[in-house]
Amino acid sequence: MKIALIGYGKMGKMIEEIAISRGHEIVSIIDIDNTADFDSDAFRSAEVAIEFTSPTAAYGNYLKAFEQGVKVVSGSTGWMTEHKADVERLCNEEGHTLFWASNFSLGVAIFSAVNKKLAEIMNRFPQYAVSMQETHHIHKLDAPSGTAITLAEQVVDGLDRKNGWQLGITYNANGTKTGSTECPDDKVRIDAVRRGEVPGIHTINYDSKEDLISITHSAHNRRGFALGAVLAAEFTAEHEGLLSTDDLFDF
Ligand SMILES: NC(=O)C1=CN([C@@H]2O[C@H](COP(=O)(O)OP(=O)(O)OC[C@H]3O[C@@H](n4cnc5c(N)ncnc54)[C@H](OP(=O)(O)O)[C@@H]3O)[C@@H](O)[C@H]2O)C=CC1
Ligand SMILES: O=C(O)C1=N[C@H](C(=O)O)C[C@H](O)C1
Repeated sequence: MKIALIGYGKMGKMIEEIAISRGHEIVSIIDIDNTADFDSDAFRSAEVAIEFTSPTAAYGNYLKAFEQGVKVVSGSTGWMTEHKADVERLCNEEGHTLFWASNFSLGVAIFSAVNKKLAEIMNRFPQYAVSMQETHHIHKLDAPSGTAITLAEQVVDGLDRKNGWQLGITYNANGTKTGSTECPDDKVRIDAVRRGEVPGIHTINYDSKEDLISITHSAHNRRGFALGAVLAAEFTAEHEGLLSTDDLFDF
């Protein structure tokens, strides 16, 4: 399959390696210094463009790819609050195709299934207070992580006593602590830690006076994300509309 890459950083390079190893051809690579290449025959020849850039660049890149009639798979995080409604309209009403996931790894898909089930169980046990923590490398631009937001939304959907999430304490790259542990009872608190080169750790805690139940997903490297993005591209070539990992990993 012909694939274009938008964003040639840590993820773009790993996706290139995995896509080639699975027999795909990279027909166009667009990074920050050659964005004019969206308007090229090479880019237009792609069946799917895989986009991993930044919170501020992602939405504009979707529009540029759609303008060229190219489907998009994207893992960029941090743009949803501002542009979710527009993306839903573009895909559900205007015929464009975007496969977006805050986390493409199989491990997080499995972890999400456990998270949803645990949240439902906890409706019967109000003595357990839920909170979350995510830890990522110091280069990460957004907090909380996209994965943490998705996991928190799953908790909110399943657990009747919560109706939203709130960013709690943030430990930034030089160890400075900002934010607060103060959090309304009806919100899930998410703490965010920025440390070294950590690829991504997400923990959900249910704490009571007697014990603590914790579930953690810890990525050892970025290969799981990159493989998931290539699998999503293979799926997207055959499907239309707004797609997600729920469509890909059928739990
Ligand atoms: N969903 C998932 O499974 C995962 C999601 N992510 C998310 O993916 C995104 C990228 O992550 P990562 O690869 O680690 O980040 P990097 O910073 O390593 O790479 C991003 C690349 O995009 C380039 N870029 C920035 N703006 C544009 C633009 N307008 N057009 C084209 N290219 C641009 C950057 O160039 P320059 O460096 O010159 O600015 C850089 O080369 C982040 O939002 C991250 O949160 C990451 C891992 C997994
Ligand atoms: O920026 C990253 O690195 C990651 N971003 C995604 C997120 O915000 O959840 C996925 C993964 O955790 C790595």
